Amino acid sequence: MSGLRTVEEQLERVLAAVRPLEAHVVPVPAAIGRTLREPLRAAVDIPVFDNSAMDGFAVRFADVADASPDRPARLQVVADLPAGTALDPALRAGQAARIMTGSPVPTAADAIVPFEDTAGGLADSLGEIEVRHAPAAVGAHIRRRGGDARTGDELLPAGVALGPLQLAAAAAAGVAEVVVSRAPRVIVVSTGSELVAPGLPLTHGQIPESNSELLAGLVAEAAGEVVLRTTVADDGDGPARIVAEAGRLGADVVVFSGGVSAGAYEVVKNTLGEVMEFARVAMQPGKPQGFGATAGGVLLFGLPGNPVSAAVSFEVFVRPALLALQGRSDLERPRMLLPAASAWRTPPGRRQYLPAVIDRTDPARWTVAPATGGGSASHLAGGLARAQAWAIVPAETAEVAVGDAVEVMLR
Ligand SMILES: Nc1nc2c(c(=O)[nH]1)N[C@H]1C(S)=C(S)[C@@H](COP(=O)(O)OP(=O)(O)OC[C@H]3O[C@@H](n4cnc5c(N)ncnc54)[C@H](O)[C@@H]3O)O[C@H]1N2
Ligand code: MOO
Repeated sequence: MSGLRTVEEQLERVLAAVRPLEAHVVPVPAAIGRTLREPLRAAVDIPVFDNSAMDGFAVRFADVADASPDRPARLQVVADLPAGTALDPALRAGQAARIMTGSPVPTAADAIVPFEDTAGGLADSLGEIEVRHAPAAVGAHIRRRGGDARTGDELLPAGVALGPLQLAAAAAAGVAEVVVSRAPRVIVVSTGSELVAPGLPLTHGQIPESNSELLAGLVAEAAGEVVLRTTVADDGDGPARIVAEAGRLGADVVVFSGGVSAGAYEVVKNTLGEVMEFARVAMQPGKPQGFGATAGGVLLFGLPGNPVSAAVSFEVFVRPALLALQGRSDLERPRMLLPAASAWRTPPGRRQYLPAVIDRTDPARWTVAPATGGGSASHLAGGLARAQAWAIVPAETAEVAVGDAVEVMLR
C-alpha cells in the first residue's frame, strides 16, 4: 500500500521526542513497579556472615571425618547458638555447638552436622552427642559470607523495573532507599459523541465507552499514573482544552483515542493539527496515527478509536514511550516464534497485529491462534478479552498456514 509509513519510522519519531523524567530517591517499599535510575549496589555482604544451612551442630571436621553408624564420633556440646546470637564460642577437640539454620558459625568450626546425622537428634542435643554420618567435606552446610554478593557489588543496573524479587534483593543487601524514575502522569481522553458510560441506557446510535478503561489499565501496567480520564464530543474544542489542562495538571502524556481518520468529524485531527502530525502507518489495525508534542514537552498520542486498534497502537507506540520516559532499558515485550494452530488471512501491505490465544497444553510445543473469530477486525472489543498475546505477521505475508512459525509478542 503506497504512502504508508513503517511502524519503525513512526516509533522512531515517537522515541525521538521522549525526554526521560526526573529521578528521585524513594524508600524501597515505595519503589514497587518503578524503574531503577542508578545501579543498585549491596550495602552489606550477602550472606552477612558465615552461617549454618541446617539445624544441627557446628563441629571441627577432623573430629567427625571418620564417623559411621558402626563407629560414631562422640562430641561434647558446649554452646547453644540460636539465630541472632552474638556468641562465638571456642571449640576444643571433641567439642561441638548446637546451631540453628542462619546462626553464625563459630570461628573454630568448619562443618555442620545436621540433627538427622546424630543418634539423639534434636531430642538429645545439649549434652553428649553421637555423630553417625561424617559431613561430606570441610565447609559442609556452611553458607559463606559474601558467597552471593559483596558490599559494593552491583546487584542491578539502571534501567530495570523493580518488582518484588528485585526489592527483596535490595532489602537483603541492606539497602533502604533507591533512585527511581517518577511515574509518568498521563491523561486518557476518549473522543466521540456516540459514547456513553458503561451501564447507562443506550439510545439508537450510542455505544458504551470502553477505550478509557483499556488505556487507563494499560497505562497503569506500564507504571504510569492516570491523572485525568475523560470523554470529549466530536465537535467543539475539547482536545485543545485537554491540552491546556495537561499543562495545569503537570501531565507528561495525553492519549486520545478516536477522531484521527478520514471522516467529517475527526475532532483530534481537525483541532490539533498544529501540535500533532497525522500519518498512515503500515500496520493493521492501527493505520491512522497522530503524534506530537507541545512546546512544554507534553507527548500527544492520537490513537485510532476502534478498540483493537487502540490496544495495538498503545502496545506499539505508547507503551515504549512510557517506558522510555522512565529510563527503562528494554522497551519491548518478550517475543517468541510459535507454530500456528489454525490458518488465517492477513491484510496486504500492512504488518498484522492479531489478538491471539496461546495453547500451552504441551509445554514443549505451545501454539498460537486468533483470539477472535473474525480475525483482526478492529471493532471486536469482546474478543479482545480472550487475547493473551499479539501475533505479528509481516506485511509481505498474505496468509498464515497451520504449522507456520509466527512471531508472537507476549503480554
Ligand atoms: N474513509 C476512510 N475511513 C476510515 C479509514 C480510512 O483510511 N479512510 N480508516 C479506518 C481505520 S483503519 C480506522 S482504525 C478507523 C479509525 O477511526 P478514528 O480514529 O477516527 O475513530 P472513530 O471514527 O472515532 O471511531 C472508530 C470506531 O471506534 C469506536 N470508538 C471510538 N472511541 C471509542 C471508545 N472510547 N470506546 C468504544 N468505542 C469507541 C467508534 O464508535 C467507531 O465505531 O477509521 C476507519 N475509517
Ligand atoms: O487501522 Mo484500523 O485500526 O485497520 O482498523
